[in-house]
Amino acid sequence: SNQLLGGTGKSDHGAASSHSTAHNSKTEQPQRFTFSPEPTMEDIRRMQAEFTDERDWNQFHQPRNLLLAMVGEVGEVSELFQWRGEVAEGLPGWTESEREQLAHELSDVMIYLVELAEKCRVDLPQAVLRKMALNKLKYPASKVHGSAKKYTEYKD
Ligand SMILES: Nc1ccn([C@H]2C[C@H](O)[C@@H](COP(=O)(O)OP(=O)(O)OP(=O)(O)O)O2)c(=O)n1
Repeated sequence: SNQLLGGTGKSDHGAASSHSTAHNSKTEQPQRFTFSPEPTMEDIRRMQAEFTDERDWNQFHQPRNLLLAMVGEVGEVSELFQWRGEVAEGLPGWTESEREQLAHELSDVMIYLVELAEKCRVDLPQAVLRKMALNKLKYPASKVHGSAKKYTEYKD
């Protein structure tokens, strides 16, 4: 678990402060990475709703269109990884410009996902909690530790 690693007490919100050293020089442990607490999913929903309202774009933002837009943005994320071979955690060797492009494309996916959930009346943060509870039931840590088999392959 990521939370057990590091131990510097410092967190990395992905800002430029961690540019050249993705590892602590003494321990070679991966540096702890966490998100900023804000904006929340509800903040993102509200900001995108304002963006859409101000442009009179709700007429285009039906669920199906938002889904297609989101999948298109997933494709743009894929383009950044295409033909590179395997990419290690932390994206060693990627330029700042490539990292910023990735941040943009992942954000586009997130923005459309949040608006899609809103337009489908899915309370996304609560739905994530419910789904993660189900995942824990389906994949008890004691049973599946270190194995990536799908749940249908376990015969306790
Ligand atoms: N009808 C639209 C068009 C755009 N956006 C917002 C949500 C996305 O965050 C971003 C998507 O903009 P683009 O369609 O211009 O896509 P890109 O920013 O990826 O540009 P490009 O396709 O040129 O890479 O803008 C939106 O909400 N509704």
